[in-house]
Amino acid sequence: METTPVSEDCCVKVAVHVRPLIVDEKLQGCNDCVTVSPGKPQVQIGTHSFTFDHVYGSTTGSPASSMFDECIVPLVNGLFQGYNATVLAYGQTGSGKTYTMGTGFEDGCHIGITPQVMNALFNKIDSLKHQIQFQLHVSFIEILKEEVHDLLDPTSPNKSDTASTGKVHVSGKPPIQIRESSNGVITLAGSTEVSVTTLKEIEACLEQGSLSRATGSTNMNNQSSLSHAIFTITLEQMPITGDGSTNDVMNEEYLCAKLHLVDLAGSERAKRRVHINKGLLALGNVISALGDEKKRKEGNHVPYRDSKLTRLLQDSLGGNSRTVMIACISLADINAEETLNTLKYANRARNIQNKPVVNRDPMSNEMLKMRQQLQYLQAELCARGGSDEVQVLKERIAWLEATNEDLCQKLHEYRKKCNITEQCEIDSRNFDEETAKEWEHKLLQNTMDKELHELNRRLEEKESKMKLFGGDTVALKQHFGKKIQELEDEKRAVQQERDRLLAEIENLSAGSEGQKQRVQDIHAQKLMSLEAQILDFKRKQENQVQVLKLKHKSDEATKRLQDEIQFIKAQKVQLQHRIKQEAEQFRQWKASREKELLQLRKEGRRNEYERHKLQAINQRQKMVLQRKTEEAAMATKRLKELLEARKSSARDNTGMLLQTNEKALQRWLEHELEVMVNVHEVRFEYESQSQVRAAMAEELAVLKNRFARASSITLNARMTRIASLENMLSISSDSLIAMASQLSEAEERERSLTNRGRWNQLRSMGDAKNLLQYMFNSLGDTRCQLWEKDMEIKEMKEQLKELVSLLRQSELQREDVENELKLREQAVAIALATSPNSLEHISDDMNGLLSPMSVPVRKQLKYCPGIVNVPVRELVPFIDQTRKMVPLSQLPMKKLVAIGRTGNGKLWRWKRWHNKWHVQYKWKWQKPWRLSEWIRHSEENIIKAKPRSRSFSY
Ligand SMILES: Nc1ncnc2c1ncn2[C@@H]1O[C@H](COP(=O)(O)OP(=O)(O)OP(=O)(O)O)[C@@H](O)[C@H]1O
Repeated sequence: METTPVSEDCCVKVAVHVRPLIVDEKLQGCNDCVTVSPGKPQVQIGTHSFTFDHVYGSTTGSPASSMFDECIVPLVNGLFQGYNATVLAYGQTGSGKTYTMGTGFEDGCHIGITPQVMNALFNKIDSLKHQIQFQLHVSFIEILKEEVHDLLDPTSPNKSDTASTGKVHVSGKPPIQIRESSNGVITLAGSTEVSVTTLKEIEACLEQGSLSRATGSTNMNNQSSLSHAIFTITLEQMPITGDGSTNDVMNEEYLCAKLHLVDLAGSERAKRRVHINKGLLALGNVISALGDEKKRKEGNHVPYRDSKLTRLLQDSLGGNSRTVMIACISLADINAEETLNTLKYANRARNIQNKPVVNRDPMSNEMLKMRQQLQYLQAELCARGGSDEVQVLKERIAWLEATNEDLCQKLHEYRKKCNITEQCEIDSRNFDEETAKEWEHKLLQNTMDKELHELNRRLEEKESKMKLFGGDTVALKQHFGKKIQELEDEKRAVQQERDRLLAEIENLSAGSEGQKQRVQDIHAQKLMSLEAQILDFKRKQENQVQVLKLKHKSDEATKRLQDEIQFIKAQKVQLQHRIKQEAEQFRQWKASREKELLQLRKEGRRNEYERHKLQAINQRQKMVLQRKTEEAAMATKRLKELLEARKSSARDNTGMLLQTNEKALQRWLEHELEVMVNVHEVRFEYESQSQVRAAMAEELAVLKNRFARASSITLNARMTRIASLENMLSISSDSLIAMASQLSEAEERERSLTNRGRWNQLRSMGDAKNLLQYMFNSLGDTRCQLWEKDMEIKEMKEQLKELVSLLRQSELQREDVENELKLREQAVAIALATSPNSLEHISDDMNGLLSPMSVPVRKQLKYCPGIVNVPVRELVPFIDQTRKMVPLSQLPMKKLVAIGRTGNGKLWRWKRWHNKWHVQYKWKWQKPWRLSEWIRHSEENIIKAKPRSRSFSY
């Protein structure tokens, strides 16, 4: 098989895939550290700016969905023309390589490049199967620690076995050998090549391989980030002749092309992981070596590890294939350094020139070349036709995405505001509730008062009516009865008078006519007046009867009125009861509310205290962070200066190096060492800043977590803390990005020095010897200083040990003394309660126990700073000269009783501290003991003191 080079070399295409912040990073409060220029394949990080072939992801980059069409489809099409192709995913761990490549293919998930490639391949094969016969093979290998493993090894346990046993897969096969043929071609001996005819079969291979990789990774501590995975698809094609057979004899247009889909190991700081990741180092070397192609052409020597593995990877990158590198990066500021490194590598990879070749029979070369040219021209034509429209659409998308981002930002701010307002509402809700309750109570009381007032008014009205009606109704009745009776009597008397007169008139017949007539007239007159009287009486009587009837009616009305009055009175009682009840309820509510308020006020005070405390913490942390950031900035600035000084001195002239003298070489060495130390310092600052940042982010996540909102911290305090943390995170973020930038520069410089040779400027053996002597001297000095420091540290450790043991002893002793004191106090209390005379026995038991003199003297520290070890003279103001040290056992019992508790309720006790005895006082209710007096003691006191009844054990 011959290969035909295409007319032009083509560079490795580099597409950057920006991964959005994942949940974990959001929880950590990460910020974006990368910006993508809208509509341009440009990426900015810190002060660095890079241009690539494509940039996908982020809000302003091209949508990731177009990556396949723009970058991979041309490679797939190239396969059918016989061009090898390679797609590499490069980037730090977790930056999305597996996601992008889709080599983590599981459960039929079709995200990523590999599944899409498989789909596109089979679609194309389907459309061409009547003209061309195809054969497809796949292999899937993993490169780990310079060993190549076969992920499609048929002897490995199947998926269900692995899942059920959970055991580490140990393949029956040894790792695959990397071989170099006599013509220098690197091959893998014995990797499994599976022949596939359907989409399902190829998918199964990908799934099996991914599963083997994942299983190994789970069982062997996340190896996926340490290993490269290469999924290779080999496409063989042979045209079908008119009679339906393949053109075997002529082999005219037999083509064979390979597509390597490479998911590289995590790129982070390859140097540090050299022992585990030589493969990546090799790749790094390949990239830098090939990336320095121009320099190589200019005559600079570009050494790189010429291992077979390097060559294998080099074949993928700088060989005869069309190569697309997807450089995966994370937006998160915590990954700034690695992101910058990835971008630098990726930028360098763009310089790699490949020579894609078609693997086919030379006979058909010319014909196909022409066909290809035609196709190319056609494609060109098509592309030109649509390019304006595409450009317009792209611009529109960019504009829409920018607008969207703007709106998202506004929404975020609005939500923030809403959050604050919501909290204010909650605060005022309590107040509102209270006011509403009081208002409701007042309203109810008012209504009930009005009701009562109305009842009273009605009652009064009824009662006054009642008065009107009734007065004394019985008396009235009697009065009328009597009146009627009197009228009756009078009527009767008048009737009797009339009867008597009538009788007299009849009797008059015996008398003279004249006399009779006169008497008759008189009697007639009398009779008339009597008749008139009788009539009058009758009328009066009738009137009286009428009045009596009325009276009866009024009695009924009175009765009704009385009932009404009773009813109103009952209502009034009920209402009064209700008013009382309601007032009592309100009073109780008010009391509990006041209690609550008191509590709240207490809490408020606590909150206020907490707020102050938090403010202080915030302030302090901010200051610490500021100091740390300033230190970091200083170190970073210094590093920058050093690196720049070196660059300019290197640029200035190499001539100066030629005339190097001893002093210049020494200065150079000092500078190199300073750079090294400075890099170390910046890295140290970077790592400690990262830790601080992580801790702050964690706290922020906890504070923002809605489940934690019911915590003891108040809303305001939480908001303040969140704001402060966000502020500090942003400061920290900027500082990290600045440091990452310089570290990346330093690393690059270091790599270039390693490649070019650090010692190239030593021109003679004399130079070397001089420099070696200088180095020997300065190393000697440094070692001596180190030895001195070591001694100092040792001595300080000894002192610390002594202090710790003393502390332990004194704590034990304190406990012991306290226990004994307690026992004594109990005994004294019991004795006092039973009989005062029994105190004497107790006094005997107290011998020496509480005496400070009975405790052995502690060893005096050699170097012990502080007040305790100052000369006694200086302690005079503290010492009560009048107080004499008397062993407690020699004190009379009455005094002894008074010892523990003074008359005014003060308590006191002995306390041994730093080889001195002290008296401590406190009020009975006070928590801590206060040291208020220093008591002197001397060796003689100790000797004089009685032996202790029991010894302390330390
Ligand atoms: N473009 C993306 N959009 C959304 N999520 C992504 C994207 N890229 C990666 N992720 C998510 O980020 C996480 C890490 O991605 P992935 O495992 O692909 O990283 P990696 O670079 O392959 O890591 P490693 O080197 O450890 O294998 C995964 O949870 C993945 O789903």
